[in-house]
Amino acid sequence: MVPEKIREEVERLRREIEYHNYRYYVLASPIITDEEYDRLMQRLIELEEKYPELRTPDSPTQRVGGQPIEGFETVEHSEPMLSLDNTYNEAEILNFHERVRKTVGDVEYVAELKIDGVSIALRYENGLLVRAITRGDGLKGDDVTANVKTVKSIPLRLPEPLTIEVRGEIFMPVSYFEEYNQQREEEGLTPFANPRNATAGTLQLLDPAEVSKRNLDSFMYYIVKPQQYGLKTQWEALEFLKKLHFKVNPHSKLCKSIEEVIEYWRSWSKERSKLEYWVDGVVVKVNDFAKQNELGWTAKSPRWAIAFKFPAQQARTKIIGITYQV
Ligand SMILES: CC(C)(CNC(=O)c1ccc(Oc2ccccc2)cc1)c1ccc2c(N)nc(N)nc2n1
Repeated sequence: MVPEKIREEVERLRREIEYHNYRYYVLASPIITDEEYDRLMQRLIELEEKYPELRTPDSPTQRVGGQPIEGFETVEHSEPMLSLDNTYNEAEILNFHERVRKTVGDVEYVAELKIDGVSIALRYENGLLVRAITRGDGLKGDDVTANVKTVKSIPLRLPEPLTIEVRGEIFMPVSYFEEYNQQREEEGLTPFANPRNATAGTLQLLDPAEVSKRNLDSFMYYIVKPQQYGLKTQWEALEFLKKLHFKVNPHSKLCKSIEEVIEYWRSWSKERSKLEYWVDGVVVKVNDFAKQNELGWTAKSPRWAIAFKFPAQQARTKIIGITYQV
């Protein structure tokens, strides 16, 4: 029997730790020291050890990874995870724009960086993360919930008890990718070709405790059936995702014209090596959901979104610390 006082302390600790998690891994602006955070976590681990029945799925102690699992269950998606058609140059993106204009007239676009990671679907029931599913073949994927719970920027509990499904990308930051590949080479293992493969390989591990050490991060960009939450545009959906404490890429841009989209693409094509993660293009989306629905989708991909790829980058060399005075 757990004394009421202890139950209350555990609940308070859980919310406090998740909030500091959010501040540190999503906002990158902690308000307590690492020592204070560790003390809170130690106290919670101690109480969960003493009263195991208090260890719930949303407990932050889950982030260090539970027991290894046998394998991955295949789960059907609530709606398909569509893929994107590709364009590679300005002429092709103008063709996309003409097709859109012919069907729905003038539109605003949202331009989002296309992160070179692994797509993931996250299902929350009453605010608790209950399922994380890989894209798979678009119609069904692997249940990787135990592994995804160790991704620090993904909330185990939402600030509101919502039942919602959100989708986005899980990726490995470049700085950790290089360090991790170095370590693999020292252990005589083959290094990963790119962070996307390293991320995919990590999510397929059967031991969440190992996954927890791989510094995976996330950006969410999609809400299933967004009109259910009164959202009318992609820009509103991104704002709503932030309000729910998800990590949302800070460089997305609301563009009033296709020229603005092209300017955004040109600029990030040059600036992308400054980012903490690999990007392979820009995703251009018609902003208004009613117009998205008018445009519809093919079996494979939406007619209202397209990937505007960057030129394939020469193998990214590690810039050793040489600074040239210019
Ligand atoms: C636009 C969409 C394809 C997501 N949208 C969907 O997957 C999707 C799925 C069913 C939809 O509607 C249907 C509902 C029921 C049946 C069929 C379609 C609509 C959109 C997509 C794909 C990859 C992206 C990526 N790598 N980065 C960013 N930043 N954005 C991305 N956006």
